[in-house]
Amino acid sequence: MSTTLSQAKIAFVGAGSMSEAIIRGLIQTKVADPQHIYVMNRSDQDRLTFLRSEYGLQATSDPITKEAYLRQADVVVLCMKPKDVVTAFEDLKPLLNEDQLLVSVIAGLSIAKMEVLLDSNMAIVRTMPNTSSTIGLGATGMSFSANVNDTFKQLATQMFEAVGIVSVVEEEKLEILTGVSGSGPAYVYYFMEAMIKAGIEGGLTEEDSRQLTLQTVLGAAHMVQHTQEDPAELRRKVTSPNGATQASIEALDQYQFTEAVTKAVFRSAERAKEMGEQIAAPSPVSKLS
Ligand SMILES: NC(=O)C1=CN([C@@H]2O[C@H](COP(=O)(O)OP(=O)(O)OC[C@H]3O[C@@H](n4cnc5c(N)ncnc54)[C@H](O)[C@@H]3O)[C@@H](O)[C@H]2O)C=CC1
Ligand SMILES: O=C(O)[C@@H]1CCC=N1
Repeated sequence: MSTTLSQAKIAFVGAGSMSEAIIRGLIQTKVADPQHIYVMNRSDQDRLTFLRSEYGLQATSDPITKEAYLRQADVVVLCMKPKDVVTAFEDLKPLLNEDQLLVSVIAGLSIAKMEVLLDSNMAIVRTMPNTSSTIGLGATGMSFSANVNDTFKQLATQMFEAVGIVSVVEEEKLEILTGVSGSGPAYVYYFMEAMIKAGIEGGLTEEDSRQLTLQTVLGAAHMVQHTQEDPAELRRKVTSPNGATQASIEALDQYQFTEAVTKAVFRSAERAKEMGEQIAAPSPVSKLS
């Protein structure tokens, strides 16, 4: 198989937000050749037409063309929702082979369950990316099955490093990682929504409240990155004794801000695990998670 990403044929099964985030990142960074990117979904033709015209890639929902794409792919990336996994694997099983690399972005779906669903020992990389991959600022967690050789490890790492940072972790840590960085962008957006709303309630125009919130979040993230200081230390520098920020942090504490965020991270992890467990695999998988 092709050992570099620019030569590799990459097939994305599922044409939704996560596959577009990765594809866009790969193409914008010129790490992959759009002519070698194949995208397929169940039926949404408009979505495929959009992806084809936006990125110059190959896209289809036609079963015969899908089969051809899958058979010639070096890397097959699974990007469907957990509820669609069983049907998708039934269709994929006869078309995949052990020279290919299978990459999953599906929350909660364990490597062991994928091996049972495929009834194969093909090389599998289980990942948890996030949507910031769209602009090359993704954060991806990754674990390898026993059969992933060094070439495949390098290829998978290269693929996700093209769209952000990569942490290789033990598979059992992928759920908590989902709680931190997989779902994480949504917490930040939710926080921003609340800040914008409060600014408007206090009398700012919608435009001002939005721009000020955006620059504040951007500036704070860059401060952590550029100064390498601990967020707690940077917070201390904003917080004058008995000043406005101290009063506002006390208000957050009164509403159990830290506990709420901790609960959110753990609840995401728990839900990812639940979704994986709910994917029905043929016996003898009952012991697998
Ligand atoms: N959206 C996010 O922020 C993240 C999502 N993920 C994972 O990515 C996966 C996809 O999520 P989204 O992109 O948000 O979902 P989505 O609903 O936007 O896209 C799913 C796509 O899969 C297609 N599909 C379903 N069954 C199929 C089949 N049998 N064959 C071909 N295509 C099929 C659908 O037509 C749709 O295009 C999920 O498993 C999720 O856990 C992982 C990290 C972050
Ligand atoms: O909400 C979800 O299930 C997926 C996994 C992490 C982000 N989106």
